[in-house]
Amino acid sequence: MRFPSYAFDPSTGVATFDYVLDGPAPLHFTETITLPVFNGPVPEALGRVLDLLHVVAGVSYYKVGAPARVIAPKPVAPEVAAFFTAVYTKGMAEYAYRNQLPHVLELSVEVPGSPAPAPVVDNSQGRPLSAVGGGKDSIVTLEILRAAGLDPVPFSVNPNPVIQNVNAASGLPALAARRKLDPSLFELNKAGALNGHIPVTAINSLIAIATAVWHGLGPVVMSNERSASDPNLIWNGHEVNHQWSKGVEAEGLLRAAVTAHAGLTEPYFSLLRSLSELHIAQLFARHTQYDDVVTSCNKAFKLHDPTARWCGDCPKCRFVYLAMAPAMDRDRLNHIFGHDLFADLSQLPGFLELLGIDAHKPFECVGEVEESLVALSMLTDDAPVLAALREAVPAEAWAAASRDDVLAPGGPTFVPPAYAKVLTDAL
Ligand SMILES: CC(=O)N[C@H]1[C@@H](OP(=O)(O)OP(=O)(O)OC[C@H]2O[C@@H](n3ccc(=O)[nH]c3=O)[C@H](O)[C@@H]2O)O[C@H](CO)[C@@H](O)[C@@H]1O[C@H](C)C(=O)N[C@@H](C)C(=O)N[C@@H](CCC(=O)O)C(=O)O
Ligand SMILES: Nc1ncnc2c1ncn2[C@@H]1O[C@H](COP(=O)(O)OP(=O)(O)OP(=O)(O)O)[C@@H](O)[C@H]1O
Repeated sequence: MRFPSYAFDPSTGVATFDYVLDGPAPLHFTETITLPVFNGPVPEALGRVLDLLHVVAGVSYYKVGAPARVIAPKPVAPEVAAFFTAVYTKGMAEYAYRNQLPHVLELSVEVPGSPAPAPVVDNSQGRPLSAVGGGKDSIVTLEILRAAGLDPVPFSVNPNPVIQNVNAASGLPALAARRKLDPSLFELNKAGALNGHIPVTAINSLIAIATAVWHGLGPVVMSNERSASDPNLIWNGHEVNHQWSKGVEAEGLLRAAVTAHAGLTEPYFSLLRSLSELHIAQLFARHTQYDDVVTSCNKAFKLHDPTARWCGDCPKCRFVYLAMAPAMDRDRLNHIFGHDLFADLSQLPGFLELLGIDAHKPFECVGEVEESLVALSMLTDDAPVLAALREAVPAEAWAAASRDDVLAPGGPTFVPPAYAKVLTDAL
């Protein structure tokens, strides 16, 4: 796979990124990303962030053929080479596992040497750009930053009606970028080309950083939780994590790559990294103004035929319903979801999966088994699904689930000290 060129037009904000999968019949792709235009100078660091985005956004096209070699277009520092390789291997691990392509996990992105170091850009004091995905986590971050007087700028890639409604509920003026995949990708998919999951957070994060750099803003603040770092399963000795690019390893690699290549002193971190999903759900419960709009169900974010809000029948809906349940009364919960999942016994197998009974953690954005067990232990009523779940959970599973462990902040983070204080004050 090669990356022949990219172009950027500051008058329109349009960046076009070209890709080639070589072979007897080479495949050419162009992705178009439109950044919100800033009427001011174009910093050198913006081009450098786009250098990184060019390679990382290539994963959508890599998956059509899983080529054995990926050859990056420009000299980059070792930190950047390590990030590229991790994105194409660990970020593509679910795709490799599902398609049984073990060579993907052994890939090393080839880079043509190392450049001179980038000039240092101290961006640490600027207004934070707060990535908004329409779900509970980014709402919690936005409200923590706002309450601390940090004047966050909400930002989204391809804001759909869910995200637009969340932004409207926040009352804060938001920035938006547009991302358009090469249409031939969908034709190839229809024709049966190799397909699968990609590390979309790495792409959205670099688009967010590019926007922050151009608009003279400070760090990009994400809302990726502690459990995003946990793998779903081990395959051929490799961890397979659906949420890899939301995890703490990816965060550290991305930060190091952006600092090495673009010189930013404080590019990016997740404010909520030390928190469990259960804890974040409790923080979300404080903010009723988003009840009519908040949506975490991934089906609402599909490119084609999205649902309007929660589908009410997927692992993410079940997990978030369970996580929010201890923090609010059932009427409010059912109002948010438009479904009463604890009354519907057809949901039982899906809840058992979340509780670690049968199968591995679903390939979805769901928390740890321990979080689901603790949430269940905090619910005392006898709704049909809850009663059935209590019966099914073995005694040793209850014993292993610690409410204190789940609700105490912990684990490695990259949150800078000033923001760590803001988080602590909010808990
Ligand atoms: C919305 C969703 O969950 N989509 C996943 C789903 O794709 P599906 O075919 O059902 O619908 P579309 O998302 O509309 O995709 C159509 C095709 O386009 C490909 N594609 C999409 C976006 C992109 O950036 N590049 C692409 O190549 C896609 O592969 C389809 O062929 O199933 C796919 C296969 O498993 C997933 O890859 C789709 O996931 C999206 C990329 C997506 O945005 N998913 C996030 C909601 C998501 O899973 N986030 C994770 C974090 C993952 C990470 O490491 O960053 C999470 O929240 O846990
Ligand atoms: N379209 C998007 N544009 C910008 N950032 C996004 C977008 N979608 C997700 N993100 C960010 O990526 C991270 C992971 O997304 P995720 O969907 O888990 O978060 P969320 O929508 O805030 O909450 P939830 O887990 O409840 O869905 C979050 O920091 C979120 O803000």
